[in-house]
Order: sequence, then structure tokens, then C-alpha cells
Amino acid sequence: MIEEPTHFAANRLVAVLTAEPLNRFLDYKAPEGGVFMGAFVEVPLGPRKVIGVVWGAGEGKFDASKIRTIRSVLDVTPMRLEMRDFLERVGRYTLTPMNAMLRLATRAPGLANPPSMQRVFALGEGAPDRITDARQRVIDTLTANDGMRFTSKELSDIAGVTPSVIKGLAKQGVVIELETPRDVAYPNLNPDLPPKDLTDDQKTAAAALCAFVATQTYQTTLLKGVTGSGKTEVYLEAVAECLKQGRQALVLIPEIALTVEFIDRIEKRFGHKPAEWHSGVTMTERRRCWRMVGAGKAQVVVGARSALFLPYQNLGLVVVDEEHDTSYKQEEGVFYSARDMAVLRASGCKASVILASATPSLETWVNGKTGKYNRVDLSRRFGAAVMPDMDTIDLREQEMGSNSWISPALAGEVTQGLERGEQSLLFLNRRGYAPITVCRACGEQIGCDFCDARMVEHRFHGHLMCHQCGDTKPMPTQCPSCNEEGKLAAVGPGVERLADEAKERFPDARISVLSSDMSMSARALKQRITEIASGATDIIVGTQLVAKGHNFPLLTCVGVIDADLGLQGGDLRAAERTFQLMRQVAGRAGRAKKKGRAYLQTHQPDHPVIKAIVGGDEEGFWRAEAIARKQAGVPPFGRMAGIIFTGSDAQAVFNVAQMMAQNADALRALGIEIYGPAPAPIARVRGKHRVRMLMKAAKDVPLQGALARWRDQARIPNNVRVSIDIDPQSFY
Ligand SMILES: Nc1ncnc2c1ncn2[C@@H]1O[C@H](COP(=O)(O)OP(=O)(O)OP(=O)(O)O)[C@@H](O)[C@H]1O
Ligand SMILES: [Zn+2]
Repeated sequence: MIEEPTHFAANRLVAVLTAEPLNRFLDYKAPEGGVFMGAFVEVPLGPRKVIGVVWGAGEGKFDASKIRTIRSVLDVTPMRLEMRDFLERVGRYTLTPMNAMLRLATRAPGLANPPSMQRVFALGEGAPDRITDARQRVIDTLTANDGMRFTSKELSDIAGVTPSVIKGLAKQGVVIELETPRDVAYPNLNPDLPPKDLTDDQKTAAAALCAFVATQTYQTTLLKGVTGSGKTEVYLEAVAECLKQGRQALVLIPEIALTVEFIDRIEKRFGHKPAEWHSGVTMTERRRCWRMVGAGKAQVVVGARSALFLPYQNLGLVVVDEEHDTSYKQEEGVFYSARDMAVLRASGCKASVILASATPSLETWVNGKTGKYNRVDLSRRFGAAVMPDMDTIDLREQEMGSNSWISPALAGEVTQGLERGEQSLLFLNRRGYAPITVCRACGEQIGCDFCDARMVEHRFHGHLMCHQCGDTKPMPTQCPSCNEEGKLAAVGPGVERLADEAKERFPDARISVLSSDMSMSARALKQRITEIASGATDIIVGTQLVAKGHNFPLLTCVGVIDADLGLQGGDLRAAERTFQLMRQVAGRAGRAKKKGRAYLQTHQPDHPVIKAIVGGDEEGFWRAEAIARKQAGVPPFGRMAGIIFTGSDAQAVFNVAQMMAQNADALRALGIEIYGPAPAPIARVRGKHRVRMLMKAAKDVPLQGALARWRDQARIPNNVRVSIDIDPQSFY
């Protein structure tokens, strides 16, 4: 379908969508020379000028004499019909006003600025008068990245020199300084470079994925492959196919900390680095990425969930790696699941989606079963590696010392590993030193001043931290409640405390802690991971950061310190999440030649979920989960929505919730079940009180439309905020 560009002549009325909280389109007159549908424009609004997008013909409902003229048309590619459609569909699905949708789609700094220049350095012809180590590193960096240009900051960072070294070399013509446009195209990726030698299984899987991509029709495929089977290698072939078709590809990954490693893999496969889009990218680079994606000059984007809202010109493939990962759900501002919206995005532009996972979400598994999604399996590990043996360690039968979390049985396994020169991983999904700090005199637990949550001690950083709002305070020496000196005690383990225990028990072992809050830069983290992979560590102590996508070839023994942790609490996905996390962590073991073992420390070895994890009957586990969810009428067999009321005034928040519950007859008439309102499990976050309601409906109930009418009819005072979370993933 070729889109006919609609053009509005000068002075014609056009409807402009802005990101301002107005919830309606504004009429403007087209400027001199006219304007295209979808154009990004700058319009006057009161005394200000704001950015907007031409969304259609003006409605003429406003006083014609007051209508102002578009000030300027921005020098960026107009928003395509397909994108406008996508934003409208996401808006309807998530009950988000269009202005907020537009904000998501325009999150590039300096959109209104004219193209600008920057100073960069490249290799020159001159020879240095004398050579120093620092100078050599600059020359090496430029030689190694043949033809690439760097800003002074980039070059000094990569070469590890001060900017004055670069200046000195510039004076002698060894490097030359150039002015170039800031927003330059990304280098061309070459899909024809040879891939790794794929195994027969991998070849079959890759061929199936490539065939789907080649149809240039909408397709969603579940790529289910056991940990270490080479899913990444396989879906990179689908990316190659997409590039051969001349279309753009997006790869979503769940953890920013992993991007550096991933970008390297793309560079090895396609010859150059792709565009990157996530919160760790500089403003300049974000702007470049947004513009170049829009101009069709970025072929592959690697990014976090919001990369879905970049202005692709010809999107042919979206890969969602570790599709079950909870980080794909955004739970503030616009509540959306990037995985689900990726499917929506692709369906609007005849593109393929690949959902890759060793442990897919039940939703995706069911869609694979019913044939709504295609399914491609990789059931064997790459090379000589086989899946690890798994077993439980029954903590009820182990002699556990006080403040000790490594059982004698697990310690024995680690010791044997050490003797054989193999690595072990001790896994605990809890950041910090200890989850609770209690006063032994009065029993007070130190809490956050702004949330109904305990503060977590982080000894590495030397403070207490709230994991809800991020607030920190120094570790007090006296109890804030009874003022007793020296009575505060840590209760329970976090990953830092576990590391202390490991150091005590294995004094000769080299121990390395990997947790997402160790404030390491992405490069430093990659460096650490490379060191671990090469054998510089005997014992890794880590949180779920290590569970995701790392290859540690020497790692043979995985010990899960508390397998029961995720099973507590009544979350409908508790079983699924525990299953996924445990299988994923265990999957770090034995990825090379030596067979791995994984041990789950548990108090309930007979729990069906623990048995399923250890037994490895994955299909059986999903079948059982599916039956349970079907009986309960919950997703994916029923629909759910969470309603969250927040505000500083607790009474006002409750009143609104109560009032809206009373005025919900229209919802009940449709068969929607309403639970609550009740105080949220965490009843206060960042000083805001929180009340929740939960809606449940059968699959065929038009939930969104009903909720939209219900919300729009309610008179909600300014001091209370009502958020609607369709398909909620968390219930805190
Ligand atoms: N055909 C191949 N040739 C060479 N190396 C391969 C091949 N297939 C996989 N590998 C290597 O095996 C390791 C695991 O592959 P990959 O990371 O793609 O697996 P995965 O299925 O994505 O793993 P996980 O889900 O556990 O993160 C990687 O180091 C990868 O480079
Ligand atoms: Zn807090």
C-alpha cells in the first residue's frame, strides 16, 4: 500500500495534535507553502510555541478569526500514516490520551532545532615528533576503527587519554579536526558477511524464521530455545534476511546492562554497530537515532521498550529477546507492555515479530499452542554442552548456622568445584546487604519516610535505600524510634551479605559480586563479565542481573540460595515467574564442555512449582498453569485491569475510589467483576497514598471502551490521579 501524501494548501484549516495536556486537537491555518499530513510543526499556543503533528483537516469548530497560523514546519520526516494509526491503537488499548501518546513518540531532544554541526577527529597524514604511550593509544584507536570519526570526548574516553593529548596530535597533523553534521547516517550493515557455522538444528530454525520475514506479511513467531541453544545466533539470521529485504529491524533487549555485549555481537555479524536507544544513551546520540531512524538511515536499532515508538520508515522485523521479562511492562505514565505493543506495531506494517525465550510467558505459550503465533524450537544446547542436572536441597534437613544462608550441602558442592578449578554461582535475587534493619531494643524496623516500605541496607554504598522511591539515608548509629545506641541489627540476607558469608567460608576463593546496583558503567560491567568468563573469578555472587544472557563457560555449579522467595505473595504469576527465573539461572551452568549442576535451596521441595523446575517438564508445567488460569478466568483466558488511585490526601483518594466504585453499574452490567477499592499492598509511595481496584472480565467483554466511559464520566478532583493498567503485571 503506497500512502498518498495529503497536502494542505496555505491557509487551509488543519488539526494539530500537540503533547500538551489538552486532550483535543487544535485548529491552525497551514503556513505559506502549505503543509503535509503528518508533518511536525511548531505552533503558537497562548504565549508559547509548542511542537505538534498535523493529524488531519481542521474541524472548524473554533472562532475562525482567532485561528492562528502554523509558525514553521520542522525539518524532519513527516509522521507516517502507519505510525499515527499505531499511536491511536495503543492509545485506545491502554486508555491513554493522544497527547501522552505523542509525547512517547517524540522523545528526542532538540527536535525543533535546525541540523547542527559538531567537531570530530579523524586520522591525518602527519607524523608525531615523538611517540608516547598515550599518543600511540589515540593512533591505535583511530586505526582500529578505520575511517570512523570521534568527538574529543569519545576519543579521549576510548583511548584513555586527556583531551590535551589529542590537541597536541592535531597541531602536528597526526589527527585532523573536521566539522560534520551531528546527525550522520549509521554505517551500512552488511547482511552478507558470513555467520557462525550453524548446527543443523539452528539452520532449520533460522530458515523457518527467514521464510517468515521474507513473506513481508505480519507474522509472530515464538522462538523457544533452551538456555544456551543459540537463540541469538539464530534470530540474527532473521535480522540479516530483513536487511536483505531493505527493511529496518528492531531488537528489544530487557536489560540495558547487556547492551554493550549485544552491540558487539551485532558488530561481529554485520560489520558495524547498530543504532542504540535507551536511557543510557547520550542526548546527542538519541537525537541522531530518532532522526536517522526517521530518515531510513539506521537499519538496525537495539533498544529498550520505548524504541518501539521511533519513526521507522520501513520496519520489517521486531525481535523481543527474553520476551517473558517483566521489564517490558512500563508501569508509570503510559502503562503498556512493549511485547504486546510490538505485535500491534508489526501487524500495522506487514512486519514479523520474533518472541525469543527459553521460558516464554504463559500468554505467548498459549498463543503458540492455538496457532495464533508460529512456533520454532531449539531443543538442544550448542556444541558439546548439555542441560544441567537439577536438584533441591531441603533446608529443613540442613544444619544452618545463625546468619548463614549457604547450606553444608551446597558448600560441599562449591568446594568440589573449587578443587576442580570450576566456577560456581551463588544466586540471590535481593540487592543490598540486608532487607531489614531492626532495633534490638524496641523492635523498630527502619522504614522510608515517603513510602510504606522498609529501607534496605546497602553496605557497599554505605547507606540505607528505599527500593520503592530510591531515597537514601546514612546508616544511623542509634535507633530513630527509641534512640538506643548500637542496637540496630541486620536481618536476612541480601547479595552483599551473602558475599561476606562466601568470603568467610571460602577464604582462598576469588569472589565477584554482580548486582544491578553496584553503579558500574556499562563498559566496566562488560569488562567484569569478560574477566569472569576468562576465569578470573571462582565464585560469582549475583542477583538476577547474572540470570540474563551471560555466557560463563567455566561455570558448572549454580546454587539458588532461596528458591521459595518468589513463591510468596498471591500474585497470579508467582508460579510462572519463579519457574522462569529458576530455569534461567540454572541455565547459566554447564554451557561449555563440562556438565553443570544446579541446586535449589528450599523449605518446600514438594511444592509443585519447585518439582516442575527440577523435573524439567516444561510443557507439563505450562499445561498445568494454563488449566489453573483458565479455571480462575484470568489472563490469558480472561481480561484484567488494575485501577490505581493516588494522591497526597489519603481521604480524598479514598473518596474518589469509593465514588467511582458506586458509579460502576454500567461495568457490572457488562459482566465485569469489581474488587475493591482497598488500600494498595504498598499503601504509600513517594508520599502519595495509594488505593487499588481490580476489574476482571471474560475475554469477549469490550473492557477498554467501558472503562473509558466510566473514567470520563467521573468527576475527579485535581488532587487525585486515576491510572488504569490494562493487563496488569504487578499488583503492589
Ligand atoms: N553455531 C554456533 N557457532 C558458534 N558459537 C555458537 C553457535 N551457536 C551458539 N554459539 C555460542 O553459544 C553461546 C550461546 O548462544 P546464545 O547466546 O545465542 O544462546 P541463547 O539461546 O540466546 O542463550 P540464553 O537463552 O541462555 O541466553 C554463545 O556464546 C554463542 O556465541
Ligand atoms: Zn521510599
